[in-house]
Amino acid sequence: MKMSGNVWIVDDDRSIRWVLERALDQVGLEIRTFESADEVLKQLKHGAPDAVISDIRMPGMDGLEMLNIIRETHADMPIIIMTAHSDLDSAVASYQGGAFEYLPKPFDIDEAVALVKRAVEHAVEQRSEIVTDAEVDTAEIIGEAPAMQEVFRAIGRLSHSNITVLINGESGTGKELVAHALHKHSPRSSQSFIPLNMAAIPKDLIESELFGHEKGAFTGAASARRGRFEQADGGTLFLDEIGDMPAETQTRLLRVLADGEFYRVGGHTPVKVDVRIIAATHQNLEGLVQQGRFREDLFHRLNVIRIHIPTLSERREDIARLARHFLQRSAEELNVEPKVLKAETEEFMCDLAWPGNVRQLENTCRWLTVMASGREVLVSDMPPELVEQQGKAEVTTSNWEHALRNWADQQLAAGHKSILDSAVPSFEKIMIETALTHTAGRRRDAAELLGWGRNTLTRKIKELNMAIESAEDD
Ligand SMILES: Nc1ncnc2c1ncn2[C@@H]1O[C@H](COP(=O)(O)OP(=O)(O)OP(=O)(O)O)[C@@H](O)[C@H]1O
Repeated sequence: MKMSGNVWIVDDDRSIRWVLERALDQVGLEIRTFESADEVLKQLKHGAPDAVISDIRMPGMDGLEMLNIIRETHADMPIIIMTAHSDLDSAVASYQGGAFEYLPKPFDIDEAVALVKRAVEHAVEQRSEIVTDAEVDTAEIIGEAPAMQEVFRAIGRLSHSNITVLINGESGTGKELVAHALHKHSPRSSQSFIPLNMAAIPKDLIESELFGHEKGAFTGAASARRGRFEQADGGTLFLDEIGDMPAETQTRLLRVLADGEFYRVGGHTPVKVDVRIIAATHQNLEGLVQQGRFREDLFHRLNVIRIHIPTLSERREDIARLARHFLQRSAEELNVEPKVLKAETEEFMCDLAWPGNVRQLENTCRWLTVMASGREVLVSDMPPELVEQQGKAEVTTSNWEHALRNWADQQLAAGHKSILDSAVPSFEKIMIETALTHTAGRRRDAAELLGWGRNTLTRKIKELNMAIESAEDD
């Protein structure tokens, strides 16, 4: 659909200007292009466009600086910030500067066009929006991978709203961290963020935990207690593992969300609260609804905006940075010098499956900080279960070759000589033991698996002093 409006494109990269200009021209917009922020500011004195789409990093004045200057005179003008520099801070900073959207480079041209169209369409509405001064301190969320950029974009987009959000993602992917960031960048940032994990509380205590109780409401309730809802009043309540919420609590929660008030357990006076709900789950809530285990009406109330957090294996680009970050943090916690990953170790880590996601990576880095012998972390320093897990998941030849190379490196660095004397027997032992495991101890079959004759295998077992009994049918 064609539309009308004026849009300025600001980028020092000629090809980007060209691509955008062509695409936006096709939808009917009137376009002007600029190579630098200074040119834009000059032109602005003669009239303003409906929207600006600008790069951040440009020679001379950068995009964010320009944004700040434009804001002084054109507070309501929507601006789209494009940047390859992809951390959350710049996304949010651009919002707090009054920007309309954040577009990480490289971008999809259709997506860019859709954004610009929306900016122009909403230019008028946008004028009435006042962006709050939320605290910018989310450098802790690491994510350069495109899958994480989506998440950051959502955080930025929601930064002036109090809307209910449902976060989906496997355990350890960072759901709580994202929930916290949503809170920190919301108009409620100065109020409390109260997290509560449904899976971690005994079922019969969930209601009193959420809604509080009056004195004597049940055995053990020696005094009245405020629940999490009251603690979160004015702020955000983060309900983690919402899929584990018992049916009765779901019903109560639904009522609170509808009425904005509830009764403490054993209480008779309604308590009014203003709480933003952010819920999270690693489960498929639609599936739970279909199985009758989660109330459909509650699901719809929570599922207003959904943010999906990718698994760590869906953002392998981030593994090395995350690992460096966690090694640094563990070192600070333990007051030791930070460990450094050797290139092979980093590569090895990037290839792992990480079923426990970021939390598993974090724990591994803590383990390495304590356990790795040298300052440089070798593949052989990795926790054995990870090496094994890798073995089971997808043993690529390169992994054990990496490990072997590191081992040899370490041995030689330690001044050992004739290292094949110990390496070759170890190698053969491992091959023999594994083959025998596969054949339930039958040597004839194991020899075949190894590509040796039966006698060679017997001789090797003897030479290597391996304590292996012959299976009965051998
Ligand atoms: N992108 C990230 N950058 C830095 N640290 C991260 C990132 N994602 C997760 N972490 C860290 O990993 C750990 C696990 O994250 P978090 O507790 O938010 O995961 P979760 O998805 O809520 O897990 P669960 O579902 O098991 O409760 C935390 O210590 C968190 O600080």
